[in-house]
Amino acid sequence: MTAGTETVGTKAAPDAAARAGTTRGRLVLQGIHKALGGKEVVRGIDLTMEPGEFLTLLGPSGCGKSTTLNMVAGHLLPDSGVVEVDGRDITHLPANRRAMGMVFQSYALFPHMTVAENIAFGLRMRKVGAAQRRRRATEALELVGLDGMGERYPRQLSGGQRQRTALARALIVEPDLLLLDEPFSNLDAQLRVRLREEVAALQRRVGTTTILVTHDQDEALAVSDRIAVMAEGTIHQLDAPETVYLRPATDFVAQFVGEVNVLDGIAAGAAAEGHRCRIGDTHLLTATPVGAAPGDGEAVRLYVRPEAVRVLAVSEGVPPAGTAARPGLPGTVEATRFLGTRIRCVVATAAGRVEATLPFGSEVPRLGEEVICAWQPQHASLTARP
Ligand SMILES: Nc1ncnc2c1ncn2[C@@H]1O[C@H](COP(=O)(O)OP(=O)(O)OP(=O)(O)O)[C@@H](O)[C@H]1O
Repeated sequence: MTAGTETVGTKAAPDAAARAGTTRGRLVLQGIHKALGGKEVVRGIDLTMEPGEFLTLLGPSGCGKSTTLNMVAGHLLPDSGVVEVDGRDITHLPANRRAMGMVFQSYALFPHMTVAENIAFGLRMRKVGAAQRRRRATEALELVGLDGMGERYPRQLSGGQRQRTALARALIVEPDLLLLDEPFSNLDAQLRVRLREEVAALQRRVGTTTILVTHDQDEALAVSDRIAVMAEGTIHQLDAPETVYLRPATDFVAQFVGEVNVLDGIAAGAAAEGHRCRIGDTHLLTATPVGAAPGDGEAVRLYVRPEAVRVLAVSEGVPPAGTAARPGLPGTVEATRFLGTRIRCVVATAAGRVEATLPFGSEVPRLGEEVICAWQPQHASLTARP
């Protein structure tokens, strides 16, 4: 997609601040641009985070996530734009004078220091006395589930324990913002899932405003209050995980966040439950517009996830009396595949193939059966066709 695309859903998560009674760490990024190696890699980022919010920058490698995070941290200076925390412009403030805690993929622990010394490092830099350092390091060790491991060295820890150490080191200074740059990428799949759940729970307990950078959709969906989906230096959509998943705003978001059915049609007016989209002469589908509602007759694109599609027997999909066009999309079952916990069903329709994922235990439609594909309007998004 292009630069200058209107970002959808820019309002902040309403309940994040209330969660832990947090009042610190309101971040505003305004018109941030940055070129590196002669190429503009961040192209106009606008973003507001409420105190206590957990926001994820999600996107493919090279889309500018880490560059954005590094401008928040103060490791990079934007070419233009403003970084503000709690109403204070910190754009030009050096990194060591910002109250940020950062965790990297590579742990970045000091190998010659014990775990407790690593954790207390930020306090030492701030000239906190030895007794208080020891007490707070012990508390931080407990916070991340490493009680009793303070005297070990990083080499004596597992990957997960090292990352917990890095997290404790970031949190001990009670930062305004916690910045996590792909912190789970070096861990094996099982541990990655466990640690991300722990980090999400810990964040909700301590309430530190947090930004996570990741290219992993599942991770973003699992832990975030909101997700900013990025591509080529811009934010394509900024919304709650459910909204990003069920109502993607652009082709890129739809394809990047999971499997999706893409159907092209013509806008046909608002309905009580959503907006109508006409496919051919006879089929009317309903979906929820993302951004401004399209004008009648405008070319539109509808996105619906396979999980949101229901496959109804024709008798179940009978239109209500008096309806001119039929709701739902009729078609013929072309393939069914048993996937263990789910069943995949492929239906050939006038608008192309529609894939549906049916829950385990569903009645499997027969090959060649005439069916109707339907969904709840709030589970499909309607956008202007690019
Ligand atoms: N110091 C640099 N000099 C030149 N180009 C750079 C520099 N650092 C990053 N880039 C380029 O800027 C673009 C954005 O990089 P960035 O690290 O922000 O992406 P990312 O989305 O975090 O990706 P990844 O997940 O791979 O780190 C990439 O094309 C990268 O090659």
